[in-house]
Amino acid sequence: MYSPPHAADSDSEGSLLSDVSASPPRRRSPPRPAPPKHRPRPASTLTPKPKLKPTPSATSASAPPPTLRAAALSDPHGLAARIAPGFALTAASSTVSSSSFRRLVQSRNPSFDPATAFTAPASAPSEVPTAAPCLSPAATEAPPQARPKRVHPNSVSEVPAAAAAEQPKRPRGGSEGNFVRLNINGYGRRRTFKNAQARRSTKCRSWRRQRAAGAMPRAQGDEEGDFVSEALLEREKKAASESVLEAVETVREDPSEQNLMSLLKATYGYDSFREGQLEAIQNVVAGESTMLVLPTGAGKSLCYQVPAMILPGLTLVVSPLLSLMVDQLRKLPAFLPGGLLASSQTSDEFHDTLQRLRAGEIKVLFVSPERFLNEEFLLILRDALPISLVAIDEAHCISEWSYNFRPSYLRLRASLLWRKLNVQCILAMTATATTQTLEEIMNALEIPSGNLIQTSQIRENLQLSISISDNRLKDLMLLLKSLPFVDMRSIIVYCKFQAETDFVSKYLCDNNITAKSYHSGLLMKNRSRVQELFCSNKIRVVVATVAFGMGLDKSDVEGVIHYSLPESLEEYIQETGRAGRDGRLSHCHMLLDSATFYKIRSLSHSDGVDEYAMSKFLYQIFSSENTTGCICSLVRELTSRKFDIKEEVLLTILTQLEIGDQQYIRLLPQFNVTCTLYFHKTSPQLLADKDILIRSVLNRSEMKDGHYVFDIPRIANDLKITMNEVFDHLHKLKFSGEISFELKDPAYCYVILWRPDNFNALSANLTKWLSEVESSKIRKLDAMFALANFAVKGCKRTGGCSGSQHTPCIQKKIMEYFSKDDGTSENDCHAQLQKSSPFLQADIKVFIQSNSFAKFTPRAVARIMHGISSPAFPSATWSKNHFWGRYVEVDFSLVMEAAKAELVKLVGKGE
Ligand SMILES: Nc1ncnc2c1ncn2[C@@H]1O[C@H](COP(=O)(O)OP(=O)(O)OP(=O)(O)O)[C@@H](O)[C@H]1O
Repeated sequence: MYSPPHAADSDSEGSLLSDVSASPPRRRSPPRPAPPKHRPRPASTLTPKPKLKPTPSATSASAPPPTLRAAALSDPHGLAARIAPGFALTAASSTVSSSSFRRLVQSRNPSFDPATAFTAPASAPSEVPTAAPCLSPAATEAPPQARPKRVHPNSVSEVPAAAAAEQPKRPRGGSEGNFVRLNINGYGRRRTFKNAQARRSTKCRSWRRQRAAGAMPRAQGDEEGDFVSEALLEREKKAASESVLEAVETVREDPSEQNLMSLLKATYGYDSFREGQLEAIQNVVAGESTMLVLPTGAGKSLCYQVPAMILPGLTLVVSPLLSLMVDQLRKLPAFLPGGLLASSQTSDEFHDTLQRLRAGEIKVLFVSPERFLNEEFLLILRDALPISLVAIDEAHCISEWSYNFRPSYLRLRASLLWRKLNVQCILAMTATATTQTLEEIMNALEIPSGNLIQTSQIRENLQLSISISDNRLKDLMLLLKSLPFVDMRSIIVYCKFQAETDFVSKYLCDNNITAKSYHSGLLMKNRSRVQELFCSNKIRVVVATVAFGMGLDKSDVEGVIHYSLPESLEEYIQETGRAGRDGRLSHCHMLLDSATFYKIRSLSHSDGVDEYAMSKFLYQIFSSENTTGCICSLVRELTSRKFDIKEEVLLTILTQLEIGDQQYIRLLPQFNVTCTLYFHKTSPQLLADKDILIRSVLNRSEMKDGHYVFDIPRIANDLKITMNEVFDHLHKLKFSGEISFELKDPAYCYVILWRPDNFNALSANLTKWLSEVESSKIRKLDAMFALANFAVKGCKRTGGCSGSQHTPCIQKKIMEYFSKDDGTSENDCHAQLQKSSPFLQADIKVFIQSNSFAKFTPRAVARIMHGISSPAFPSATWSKNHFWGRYVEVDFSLVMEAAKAELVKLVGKGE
């Protein structure tokens, strides 16, 4: 039987890039107040906040030393080598170039004496080392491979190997799904045919698909099943591409509405722009940075694709999810060659994309926000092509007040984009942002307040209903077997937890409803398979977490059912936004139960940090052995357990230290920092005589099972080189057969630029900020619950609401929510939580005494009482405890207070 899931099981974060970012209604749903049209916000609502002012030392420290920079510019291949050393070594000599490495070390250390260099303890380098590479562990360890054959720019091979290998085959003759869209672009890998018949039939299929999608004009008299000659096809293609070129040229000369419409027709076959598109495109083409808020499925992608055709330089698209990038790359029109750079790519793929970028063969480049950590990557980008446009998809991730905040997005500030990349224009896009979130995005990206294009965030073709459920499984079954859902071909059921999706889909299958589960815990290939089956209408129901959503562009999803309460109205809008993208009336139902609300509310406390833990963490970051300017590292898992702070939260804190008012650190890409070295040909001592790096390693290593284990940053600091240069050299030794090595311990790496004068004040500020972020998350959940509660209990069922159907009142509440400053309002959720329990204090006492071996903090005790897993107190161990999750319905802060009182008493007694 299904048991209640725990925090680690939730997909709310797992779905995000660790691995993944319409048409108008035909029939109107019940009447609702008219949505506001493009509504540039008055400047007063978007008061700019003080901008980041890095200290002079910070600025200079973050720039690479001139020598390396010059070398990088004059030797692009060398630069690439530092980005993707595994690949670069294919071209490198396989002999060990110890002398060139020695020269490199000596150039960085003029006083370097190889004979004595490693006898004394390392002193801090006088210069900040250059940025380390963006190098995935896979890339560092991968042996060089033959260059892959060139394939079409937007073909699937452009995506990371893991994803590419697992891309689904395109369904033939499926309905309009993203895979069909892919085919209309003619971007598939070139295929060889065994016979002419096969070739002809494939051509016909492809032709029909293109025609069906309106990408090409239909030939006169051509009926379904007609033979289409290759010559005709070629002529049509040529004519189409000539008309596109012509249309682009005309728009370049005069980007008038009429010319842009002709371009739209010639390129996409669409007859008109949708609301907000034309204005956004004209803004961008005129070089005006723009904030674009359009509903889900409204066609935001078009607003960067059209400018990408017109503008001379590169369009960079920043996207939070790998799967979203892959989908968007595949959907690019044929005349827009695209590429993708993600950390999970092999070095071959990475290098190939860079080559194409340098050769000017890429017009649209998709990148993850994490890429912007890498200074060398930024240099390559800046030098490859002028960047005409940076489009930031799901831009709400920039704001910590959004429902889906991502620390890596925090770095995407105008300061970085304008000044480091000479970007000419920024387009920020989202479907869901409150006023406060918008204000923050626009401030961060320096978008003028007049350049906000915003249409209603409400989709009018969605029928919204909610019902209370005491038995969600039974009610879900009933729902799926009754009208309107029983007649639907495509339905998504959203659950909060991964385990829940598996359990629910199995239950549905057992009851003769074909369903599959989808969540980020599944292998990529299984996820792709489920998506493919769903998009080709081979399965009717997908039971998914939030991981199945953003960017999913299947036009004929007719129903969305929320089995669990969404965490915010933004999430509700995103998820219901998967339905009715073809403009037809579609139905979205929510099953409401308060137990789920309490569970999710508890989990909202899993990111909080106590000031005590924060200050200990800060002392570790700036510990005395971490000298200013040196490369420092924090092994992620160890640090997370040590301070009982989740890894994402550690990264958030580090990012704040980098981008806050004072820049304390510069973050480097994440590396595996512990290296175990095995010697094969020459003895360690003999090799050390010839090789500076090996000598340093021998001085710095611990011996474990006869092998040398060392810390990469420490060696880099000793030699005053970058970690990437250490990896490069190790690779050279490896390819010469001298050594092999293994890497482990993924770590956050950084360089200290400025030590805090007042640790207490800094830790108090950071704790306060995190607690505000936590409260904002809870307020969002409360607002969602209050809305659902109002619909089922408070709504008088007038003005169009009836039975469980509440479209008008839900839409009204959504509009109110998005017009409020922080999107939330006072509601009675807090009042619904139990004030306390007579047994709470006594239970906490028993719990602490019976687990006296553990070092508890009040927060740790409260988490256990709320059933929240944390790094130091994981559910795997603690969920067996009698008290696990027992006080879910008592406000978290009350439980924490009670735990604090009990711990203080124990300390007083000296226990
Ligand atoms: N002017 C237009 N006319 C007709 N169809 C359009 C137009 N613009 C975009 N579309 C289609 O609308 C669909 C949705 O577009 P897109 O994926 O860009 O939406 P989106 O706004 O990014 O949605 P989401 O936020 O949900 O990801 C696509 O299939 C696209 O081809």
